[in-house]
Amino acid sequence: MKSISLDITKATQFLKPGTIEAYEEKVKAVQEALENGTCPGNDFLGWLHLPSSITPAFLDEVQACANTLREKCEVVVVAGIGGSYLGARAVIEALGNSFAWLVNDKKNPAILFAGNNIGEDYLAELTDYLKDKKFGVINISKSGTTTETALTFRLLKKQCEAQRGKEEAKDVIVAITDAKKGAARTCADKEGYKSFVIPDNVGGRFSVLTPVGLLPIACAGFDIKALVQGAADMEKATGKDVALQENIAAQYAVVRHALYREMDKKIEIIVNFQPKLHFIGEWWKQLYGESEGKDHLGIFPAACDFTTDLHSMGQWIQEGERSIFETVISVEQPNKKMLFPKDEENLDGLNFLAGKRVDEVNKMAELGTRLAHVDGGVPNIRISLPELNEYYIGQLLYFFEIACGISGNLLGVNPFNQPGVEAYKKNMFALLNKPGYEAESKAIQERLANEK
Ligand SMILES: O=P(O)(O)OC[C@H]1O[C@H](O)[C@H](O)[C@@H](O)[C@@H]1O
Repeated sequence: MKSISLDITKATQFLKPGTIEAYEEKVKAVQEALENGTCPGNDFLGWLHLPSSITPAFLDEVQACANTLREKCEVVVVAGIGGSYLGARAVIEALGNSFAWLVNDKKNPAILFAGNNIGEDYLAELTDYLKDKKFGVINISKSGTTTETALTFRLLKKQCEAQRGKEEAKDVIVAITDAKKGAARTCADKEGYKSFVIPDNVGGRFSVLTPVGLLPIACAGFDIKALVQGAADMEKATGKDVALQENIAAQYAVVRHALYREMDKKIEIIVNFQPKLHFIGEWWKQLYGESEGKDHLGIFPAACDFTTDLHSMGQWIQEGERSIFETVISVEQPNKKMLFPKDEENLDGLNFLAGKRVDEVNKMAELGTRLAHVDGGVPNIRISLPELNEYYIGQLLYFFEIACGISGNLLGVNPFNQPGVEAYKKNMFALLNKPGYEAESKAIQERLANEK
């Protein structure tokens, strides 16, 4: 079986010779600390051997639940935010038809995402769309208390029950949450919903290979066994005994760390040349942003879709402040084949492309961009996937997870917490007079009055 591959040569050329090799001992120590559970945040290492520990019976249970939703629903709404949403969306969009919601062939339910914003128009338009649809809901929240998701779920639950009756609604509402804590658990147990547990030791942004990602992905009609197999194979290929020279995840972690530490490259742009990979970039942003952005440290993770954004961000990347490097996710073979036609009149002057595959043009854009950006002082890392399928996406997800664990430890932060996310929530609850926030409400009102 082929594997995803990594090319760091166009990044290491910006570093002093021997820089990567000099990290060998440090990386080994980090790999051991992860394996032995002696690193910071060691109560959140459940993702490390997750792929290899998933049993066929468990995948069958997830698949059976997905099959029920697939049979009974035209639309499945996945309610979740952050780690409870981005992984599923990333995989479903990477593997699905770009126009899935328009060409609904009735073989698969349409998968919609909600609970990831508080847009009133969004929710009004969603609930309006669902009015005459047989829809189900997967309510995903590790804490079970996230406002965006809980607010959306309340609306969807009421609507589903009103449209299908309380009994039938029970068959098409599934909860994925903590085993014991949180409102989502209380509700699921009281209503008798099918539910799955998010293990305590798997943080949200590392949870795509738990039912958080697997159930929606299976609902969309994709092969979760192949996805998990890809991740398990990458787990093996990047394990603690795999030395830096052979370990592509460790190499990625080291090269980005060295660019940050030694070249002051403070921004990493994850780039795709396939619009389907947009949400892989969004998932990656959370993974690296929440893991590394703390203690006033951390590379800022940004994402671009090329060639689209070359026409908007290309100028900045080529000639703006030299604080960036690029990581390109390249797909070697497209799944479909399309040739440019010849045109007798050649009014658009494009006959030089006649007979070529669209992907050939895309690949030349990719190569041309790489050369131009490297010439412009932007180190370039490239991750290649042989093609877009469940197996290679599974590899990619685990590759980024383990690399993130290594990278965060090289940086010296706890990569598995996210204390900073609470600050806005505390203010929002205080402003909304949430019970239990009386003192904060008073303080924030006084502060706002003083600022007037
Ligand atoms: O799964 P939940 O508990 O609803 O959390 C959803 C997301 O929101 C939080 O605020 C965290 O910053 C994320 O790490 C998390 O993935």
